[in-house]
Formats: sequence, C-alpha cells, structure tokens
Amino acid sequence: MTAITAIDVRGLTKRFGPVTAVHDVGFQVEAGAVVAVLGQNGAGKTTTIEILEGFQRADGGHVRVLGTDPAQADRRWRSRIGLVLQSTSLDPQVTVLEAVELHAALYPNPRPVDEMLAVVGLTDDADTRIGVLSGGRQRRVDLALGMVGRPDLLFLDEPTTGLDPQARRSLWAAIRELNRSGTTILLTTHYLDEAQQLADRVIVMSEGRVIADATPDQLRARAGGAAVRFPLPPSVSVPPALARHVQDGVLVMRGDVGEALAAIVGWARAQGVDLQGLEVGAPSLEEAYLALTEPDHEQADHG
Ligand SMILES: Nc1ncnc2c1ncn2[C@@H]1O[C@H](COP(=O)(O)OP(=O)(O)OP(=O)(O)O)[C@@H](O)[C@H]1O
Repeated sequence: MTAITAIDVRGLTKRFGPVTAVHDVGFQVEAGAVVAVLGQNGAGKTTTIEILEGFQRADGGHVRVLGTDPAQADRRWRSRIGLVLQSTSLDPQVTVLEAVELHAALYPNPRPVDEMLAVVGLTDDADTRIGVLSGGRQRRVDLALGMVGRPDLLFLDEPTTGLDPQARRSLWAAIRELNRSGTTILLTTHYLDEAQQLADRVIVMSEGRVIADATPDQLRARAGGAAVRFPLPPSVSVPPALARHVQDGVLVMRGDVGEALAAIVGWARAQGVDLQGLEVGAPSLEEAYLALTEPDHEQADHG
C-alpha cells in the first residue's frame, strides 16, 4: 500500500432521529499503526466504525478508508479489509479448517490456512466442529477469519471480551504478529490493559465526540504526576485522612510523593500493617481513562 494514511475522518456526523450518535468526529490512522477506540457504552464507537466499514451511511463529513469512501466501496476494497465483529454466527457443523478455508477462498491472496491456524493457536482443533469449541476458541476462529485474507486494514471489535487471561495473551501475540506483517489495526475495547498492550495510539470518545487522541503514555502523563498506590489488605481500616483517597480498595495518593509515602508509612507502622504491594508510579492508563470519562472520578490530591 502506498497511501500513508489508512483512515482519514473529518467532521463525521451521524444522527438517529433526535440522537446525534457521532458529532463532528475527526481522526487519522497512519498505515501500519494500531489504534484503539475507547469510550463508555453509547459513546459512538460502533456507529463510527460501522461507517468506516461501509455498513452505515454518514449524515455529514469526509471519510476515506484506504483512500476510498466506504459508502462507495467495491469488492476489491472489501477484500483489503478484515473484520472481527463483536459477535459472529458461524455454522456449528463445519470444522475449524473448513470455516477458515471457505473464508480464505473469498480473498485473492489469502494466507495458507495451516499457517493461519498456527498463528491463532488452533492447529490441534483443525478438525473440530465449531459448535463444540469453547467460547475462547470460537473467538480465535473469528480472528483467523478476519486475518486470513491478509487485510491491509483490520477492524477488531472487542476482540478478547470474555476470554481467560492466557487466551487473551495469545490473541494479543497473534494481533501483534499480524501488525508486524504490515496490517493496520483499528480496535475497540473496554479493557485498558489491552489498549496499553496493543495500541500505538488511543482515541477516547464520549457522547459522540473525540475527547482525547494521544499515545497511551501521553494520556497517562496528562492524568497527573506519579501516584503512590497501596492495595488495602482485607479488613484493614484507614483513618479518615487516608480513607478519602481509597478507590475500589486501593489507596491512591497523588501530589508530593514523599508526603504521601510518609503518611502511609506512618499509619502502617502505627497499626502494624504490612506494606507489601505498595507502588509508586505514573497513573495507569485505566486511571487516566477514568479521569477523562468520569469527571467526578476522584483525582486524589492528598493534604
Ligand atoms: N440504529 C440505531 N438507532 C437508534 N439509535 C442508535 C442506533 N445505533 C446507535 N444508536 C445510538 O447512538 C449512540 C451511540 O451508540 P454506539 O452503539 O455507536 O455506541 P458505542 O460507543 O459503540 O457503545 P457500546 O460500547 O455499548 O458498543 C447511542 O445513544 C445509541 O443508543
């Protein structure tokens, strides 16, 4: 592919009756990048991505995907796009091998099917009927179908929702491998660790608008300086001055690290609390994301 910009969106708007689902959205995705689109339920992610995939029409704005307006796209364009949708209905009677072979036949230059099965860790399940696979293994089949056509651009909608940690890690490895081979990837996820692991850039949507477009590290840096974190052991209670910094069972203090440490260490010594698990570091991507999308989320600055 010669174009440098795989996705170019400007002033994109989409309304459903009185609801403006997408409002003046703009972003670009460079060829070769992995970009994650994050946002709460109803933020407008699916609508935006379905417009990029050519499944919905925009009401306004400029959209180019691999240099083409998806609303006008032809089969050749479609053969350069891979899709892993949130839910796929596969024929439970066909085997894994058959499903991937059938799908590969739709593309002009597919990957060898056995190689594809190896990448997603399904070699041993090649002859298993899809209906008897676990949910996680079915998700690997979805991924194999999305990747087998050697797409220039892959849309991944919540690729690892519901998978166990090992399966998620091996799917991340498969996604990275595909990206290294040159595929641009746009993914949606509700897992911040997934975005941190995979994405070069994160686009955060809220109420139909883009509210942040930056690298994960930039978002973390924007969320404030280092924080001191201490996951509270069960049944340990903290005094009121510290209690207001507790979020989901974790004591999180920002601001002057020395002061925060002194307060925690002083209290822990007095109470005989073991400080195993105490950490000092930049805010996690999850903390940065929550600060952006939930304005009331506690931005604890101790004192
Ligand atoms: N076909 C439709 N008809 C009417 N309203 C719709 C339609 N599709 C989406 N919406 C509305 O548009 C807004 C954006 O929805 P969208 O599905 O794009 O959000 P999302 O960020 O993908 O959410 P989720 O994380 O739940 O998938 C919501 O208010 C939703 O109710």
